[in-house]
Amino acid sequence: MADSAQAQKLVYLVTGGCGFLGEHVVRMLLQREPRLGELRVFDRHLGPWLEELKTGPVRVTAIQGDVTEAHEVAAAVAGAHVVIHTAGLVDVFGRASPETIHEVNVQGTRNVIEACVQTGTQFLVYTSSMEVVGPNTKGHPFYRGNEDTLYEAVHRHPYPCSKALAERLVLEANGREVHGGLPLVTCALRPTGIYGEGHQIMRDFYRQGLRLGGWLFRAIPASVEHGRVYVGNVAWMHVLAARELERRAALMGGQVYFCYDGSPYKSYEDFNMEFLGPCGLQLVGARPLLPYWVLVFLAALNALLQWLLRPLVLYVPLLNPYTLAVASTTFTVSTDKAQRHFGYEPLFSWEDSRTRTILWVQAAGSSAQ
Ligand SMILES: NC(=O)C1=CN([C@@H]2O[C@H](COP(=O)(O)OP(=O)(O)OC[C@H]3O[C@@H](n4cnc5c(N)ncnc54)[C@H](O)[C@@H]3O)[C@@H](O)[C@H]2O)C=CC1
Ligand SMILES: C[C@@H](CO)CCC[C@@H](C)[C@H]1CC[C@H]2[C@@H]3[C@H](O)CC4=CC(=O)CC[C@]4(C)[C@H]3CC[C@]12C
Repeated sequence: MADSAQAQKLVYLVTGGCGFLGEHVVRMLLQREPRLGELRVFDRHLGPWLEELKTGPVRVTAIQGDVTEAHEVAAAVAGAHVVIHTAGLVDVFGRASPETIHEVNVQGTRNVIEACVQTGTQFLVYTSSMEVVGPNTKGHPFYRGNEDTLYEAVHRHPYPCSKALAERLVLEANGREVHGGLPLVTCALRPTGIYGEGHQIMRDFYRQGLRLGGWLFRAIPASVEHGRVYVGNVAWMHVLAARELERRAALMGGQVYFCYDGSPYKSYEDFNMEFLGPCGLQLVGARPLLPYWVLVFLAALNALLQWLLRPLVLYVPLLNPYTLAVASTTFTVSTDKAQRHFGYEPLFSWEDSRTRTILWVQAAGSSAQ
């Protein structure tokens, strides 16, 4: 990626490139990265939609692989200029064991870093999460905070623990010498709750509302703000960060950036209604219909049932003590660090993000995807 080789075409690798965010990153790279020569899409489960991308001018290589397998990762990374590591096990519902979550999110990330070092890949962008910071186990609010806001980040749940460990590995790897003698340059992006086309929980809420005759019932007070960011803007931020890492290595290397855009600050449920409302659903109640202690009880009961039933069947309700804590603790960001460091501006306005999401919910809710 030297200046003398302006016309050089670059090889990008996106791990988890067939996931919700990963697909948007892949499509964004193809649309907005003029230096892209080859795009490698690495995922445990490859999506059929990749086929249509193979007919374009950029070489798209689909690689079925597992980030926990070091040799598979090394083979995929070899010869790549930039890695965007977005693969991860996103499980806050108790589907996977804590060991599996750790293996994929922490060991998988370690494998990606080691592969960069061994093969001489110099630029690594990691998809971290707001969960690395909070909400913490004490339920402290994080109100319009930024990357420098002091906050007691204490976790017990395997998902945030794994993301925090993985993020640390990525940041500590900044400056390590890669094969060929150059320094590795890394940064971590921390999205808040991502929404947009492909957001399965949103689709599930829509279908649930349809089953209940068009009604959803408020469980969380409207005053609890939950940070949200549009998937297209998160993808754009990844593409921009990856592009600028070389030019601004000294500034960006080893840094974390919250992902943000113009999405309004609202409670989790009120925010979802921005999309579900125009699709015909209504949120019942200006206040939660059940007292908070009942939700705490139900969440604990769900956790107990999950544990008791585990030998027989996997019981994975949406509500558990962890998801209740996240949904009912204010966590919002207000920052311009990505703008200052690498010129990020959201590509999609709130109006665009909202319209695109509504159209997707309408289509996804009525089809069997
Ligand atoms: N969904 C959200 O609201 C947020 C997500 N994130 C992070 O963004 C990243 C992407 O998340 P989503 O797109 O929402 O999840 P997702 O589950 O849709 O995508 C993850 C992708 O990683 C792949 N993957 C999982 N285990 C793998 C393995 N062992 N080897 C190779 N590929 C594997 C999956 O097949 C999937 O395609 C994750 O790292 C997650 O922690 C961060 C903040 C918020
Ligand atoms: C109490 C229920 C009443 O309607 C609502 C339960 C909603 C929860 C399932 C979600 C509320 C907040 C979500 C999380 C948040 O957006 C932050 C996240 C970041 C990540 O990195 C992964 C996903 C998630 C943990 C996200 C998961 C779903 C919620 C807990």
